[in-house]
Amino acid sequence: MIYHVEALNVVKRFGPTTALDHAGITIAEGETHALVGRNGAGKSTLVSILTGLQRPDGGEVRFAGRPAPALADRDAWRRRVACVYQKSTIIPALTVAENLFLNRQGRWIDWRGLRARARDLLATYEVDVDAETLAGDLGVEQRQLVEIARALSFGATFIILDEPTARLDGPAIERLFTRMRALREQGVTMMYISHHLDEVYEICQSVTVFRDARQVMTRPVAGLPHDELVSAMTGEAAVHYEARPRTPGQNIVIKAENLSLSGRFHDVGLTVRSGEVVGLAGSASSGKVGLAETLAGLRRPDTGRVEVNGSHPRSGDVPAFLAAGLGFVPEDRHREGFVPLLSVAENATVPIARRLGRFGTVSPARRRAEAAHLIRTLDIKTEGPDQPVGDLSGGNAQKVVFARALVDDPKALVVINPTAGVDVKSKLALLGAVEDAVERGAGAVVVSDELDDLRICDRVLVMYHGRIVRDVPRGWTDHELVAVMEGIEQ
Ligand SMILES: Nc1ncnc2c1ncn2[C@@H]1O[C@H](COP(=O)(O)OP(=O)(O)OP(=O)(O)O)[C@@H](O)[C@H]1O
Repeated sequence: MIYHVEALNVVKRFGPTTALDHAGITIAEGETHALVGRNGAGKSTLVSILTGLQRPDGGEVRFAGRPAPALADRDAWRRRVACVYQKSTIIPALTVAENLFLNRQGRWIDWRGLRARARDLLATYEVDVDAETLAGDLGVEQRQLVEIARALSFGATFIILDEPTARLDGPAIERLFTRMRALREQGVTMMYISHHLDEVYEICQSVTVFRDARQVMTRPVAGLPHDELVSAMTGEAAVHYEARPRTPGQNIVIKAENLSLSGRFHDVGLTVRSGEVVGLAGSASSGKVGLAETLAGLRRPDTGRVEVNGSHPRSGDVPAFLAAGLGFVPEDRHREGFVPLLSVAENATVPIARRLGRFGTVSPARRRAEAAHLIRTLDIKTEGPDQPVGDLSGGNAQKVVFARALVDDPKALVVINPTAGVDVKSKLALLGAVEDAVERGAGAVVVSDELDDLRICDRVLVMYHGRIVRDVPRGWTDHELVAVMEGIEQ
């Protein structure tokens, strides 16, 4: 049988780390094939080899039975494969039309022709986006559609989707799946990377599992028991998270009254007590992320103010909020989360630099010891505290951001999509770490698109069009919460 895509016996090393150890994947023509594995298992490394961005140290890649093009021949790669990454590759300061066609222009740019061709292309792939919009103004969903259209326009019949749903809400995920099914009917072959195994069952026909740099399983999805898939990934029996019972204390650690931010949320009030986890749920346009960012000091509200741990830090001043005792996991770890060139230890211990050493100097030994503790607790896969965070896999970088939020024993925690990009088992470590902090007396706000994350909450505030419409106590079913989130039942 000739496969559409084959990566065979691939070896890839980065210094002392072996990212791929004779691993591979074979994808049949027209199928949607999932690639799953724990954080750091080697998935992104395989993507970089399948897209011709890195040369393997061993093994081979073939498309339709023929050897892959030379690395330097970018056009040949673009005709064979395209990847839609979780992190955008489009240029925000350019329009959609420019993003679609600029690289393909000769020396002279025919602007009018370029816009017309972009409009045609968007129409062909039924992407409802104005070609003259600035790409930076697109939402995640629209941006992904533009990237898929761009990929197809190069003639690629193989598309890699690398965690495409990590930043989409429920209805947007359904729309993406509808589009993927249509592409499959047109004969497009896809590789789908996700930490959401229910999505694998919904959209894929086969699945390959990587564990510790090796390919440990390839099977049809139909008939594969969920527990068997999880144990192939983790090497142990299936894991489940039990939210812990607790009684919130009396101290208010986060308080907001009459908070409004134009276009995001309106006249919101909430209190979070020590020993309490409060969830914020809602669709992408509900205002939940904007509200959480305001509670963490990242945004300045038009009206109202935020009290943290009894003080009123200046709004819009994140360091002042951190100094007041807040720990914060931002939505976009690439922008606000970490400094890639600094080590795991340096990134994780930024908030305690004051405490670790006198006169602003930090003893490297103490920094490393503190970081080593967090690496163990949060199950961060790294060569050690001195490795730059930029070298870690996506999920492990997210855990470093988490470590930084927890390192100074915060009194209040605001975490946005805390488990985005994190594998099934690591999720338990992160949710457990939030519950640990709360048991030590913190109060937490958890914003998430994932219902599983919200299960640790004592109550969930559901937002709809910028307002809190319901305060749902623990014990909800998925169906009940989703109905309120989508405004079906209020
Ligand atoms: N440029 C690099 N330098 C050093 N090590 C690297 C580099 N890129 C990847 N690695 C290492 O290779 C291993 C595999 O990483 P990879 O990003 O492929 O994992 P992944 O399966 O995609 O994980 P995730 O689910 O977290 O995205 C990790 O241990 C990572 O730290």
